[in-house]
Amino acid sequence: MNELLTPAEMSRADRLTIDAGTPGIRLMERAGRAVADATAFRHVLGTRVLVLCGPGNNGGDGFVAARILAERGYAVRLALLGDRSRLSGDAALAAAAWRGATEPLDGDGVVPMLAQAGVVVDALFGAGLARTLEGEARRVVEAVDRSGRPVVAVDLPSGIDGRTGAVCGAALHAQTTVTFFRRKPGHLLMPGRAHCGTVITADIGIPDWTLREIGPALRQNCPALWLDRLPAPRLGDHKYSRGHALVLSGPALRTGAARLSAEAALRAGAGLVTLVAPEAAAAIAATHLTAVMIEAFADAAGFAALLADPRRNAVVLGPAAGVGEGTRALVAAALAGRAGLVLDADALTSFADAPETLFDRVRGRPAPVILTPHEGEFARLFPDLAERAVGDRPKTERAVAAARRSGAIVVLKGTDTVVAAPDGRAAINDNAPPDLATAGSGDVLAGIAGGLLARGLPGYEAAAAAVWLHGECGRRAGPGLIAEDLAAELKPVLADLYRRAALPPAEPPPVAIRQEGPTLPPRRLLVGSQDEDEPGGTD
Ligand SMILES: NC(=O)C1=CN([C@@H]2O[C@H](COP(=O)(O)OP(=O)(O)OC[C@H]3O[C@@H](n4cnc5c(N)ncnc54)[C@H](O)[C@@H]3O)[C@@H](O)[C@H]2O)[C@@H](O)CC1
Ligand SMILES: [K+]
Repeated sequence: MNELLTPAEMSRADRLTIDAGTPGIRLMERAGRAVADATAFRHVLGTRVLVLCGPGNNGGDGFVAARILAERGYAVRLALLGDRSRLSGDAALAAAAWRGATEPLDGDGVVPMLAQAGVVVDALFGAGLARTLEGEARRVVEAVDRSGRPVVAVDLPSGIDGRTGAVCGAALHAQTTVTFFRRKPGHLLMPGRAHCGTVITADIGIPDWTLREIGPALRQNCPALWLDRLPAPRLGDHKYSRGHALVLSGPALRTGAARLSAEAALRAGAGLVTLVAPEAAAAIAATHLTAVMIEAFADAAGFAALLADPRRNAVVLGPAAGVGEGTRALVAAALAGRAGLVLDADALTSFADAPETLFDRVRGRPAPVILTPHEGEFARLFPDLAERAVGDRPKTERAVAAARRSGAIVVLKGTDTVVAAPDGRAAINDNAPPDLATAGSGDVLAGIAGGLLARGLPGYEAAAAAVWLHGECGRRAGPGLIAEDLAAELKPVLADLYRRAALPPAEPPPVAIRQEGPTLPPRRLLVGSQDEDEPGGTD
């Protein structure tokens, strides 16, 4: 269920289902019913409903939802953008089955309609949004947003690009978004995610086999992607069998970042963690660390000697390491060895002038390398793929292009962190609370990734698991958290995961609608029922 479908892939899923014998109007009927259910769940009978329909099939879903809500006794007003005679296909069938008035929709006329409405169903544009909103369409969207009325969005909040999450000129903010079959990248990527509210994914009868035909590359980051690679500690394990991570410390007054990483690596399950530090820094770190060991080195050759033991199978470099030739030499020494690497912060910025010299050493290396840049560091290594350089190219594509170029797993951090592999796999993370935007948070993430590499996870799985665990730790630590709080939260988070992994696979839920997000209590949504009447029935 963690596949994400671009609008083009979703349209293919629709087409495959229709070609296999399910009429399009039946899919639309179920889609509209799911929207009606979600609206009725939140808004009691007596609430005045304003349904705003666009010229395509998103509008068709709106006509169905309007009809079903009216049948249930809601006072429903419906307004259509554009000429009714230009509706075609399933949308025309759905419109023909709507018995109420169809009012014209424009930026001025919608204002008094909004004043009377208790809830707005946004069926203006969904997967078919093809260009920047202008003219009346834009004025309507802006008027709805200004009104502050609660919005139930059909498929996507109008104005959000389902592939990229971008705002196309203007976009609504929904309280609830009802999408179909699988979520779209635009529900998870920013700023789209901030426009969606609670996302409900409704089953409209598209079979799972369509996914095999489509082969979507994008996933939501969740334990199903990597949990089988992260087994609970077993009887007979000893500390050496759980791996040994090394974490490079910065100079004497900058040891904190590496200490955060080292403790996180240990909590993530590495059997041993050693902080490796210049002499003066080692003495300072020693006053803070207990379970984490410490070793000092004098220069790059001394550092390389510390890596020679093959049991030292993971290295974290970068947090507060310092930018320049010294760090470059240490990174080169680590890349020459056989351990898995996490390169973060200063280890990335140190290669800003010559990123190819880094990538040349990464490509073809048998052990994994994980790069963990935020957008600023990413722009230094991949200036042509930076956010401001690429127009509407989504974060997922930028991260995959960077992974292919560098040969590394790329963790492009942010509210919507993307983990990408050189083979094209990519996952979008959506469990990180904004509280994680705090000093040292990235050091903890790098440490978790290093700890998981030490445990033997492959690079992509280690990176994706680290990002998800980091997010969960942030959620548990809650508002007011500081980076020091995070690693200890790995204990309950891992305990939950191991418990979950030990359980037999869950039965499918008894309802046909799944919801993501915090606001609605589970299980009370109405089921997309089997007795759809099909207006203008084509079968
Ligand atoms: N059989 C299907 O394909 C199904 C489709 N479904 C619904 O259909 C939607 C997709 O339908 P469509 O492909 O018709 O696309 P939409 O209905 O999202 O939008 C397409 C229409 O909007 C116009 N348009 C696009 N961008 C515009 C802009 N910036 N300004 C003004 N007009 C613009 C296009 O010219 C076209 O008329 C989904 O989001 C979903 O809600 C669901 O009913 C499930 C089944
Ligand atoms: K919409």
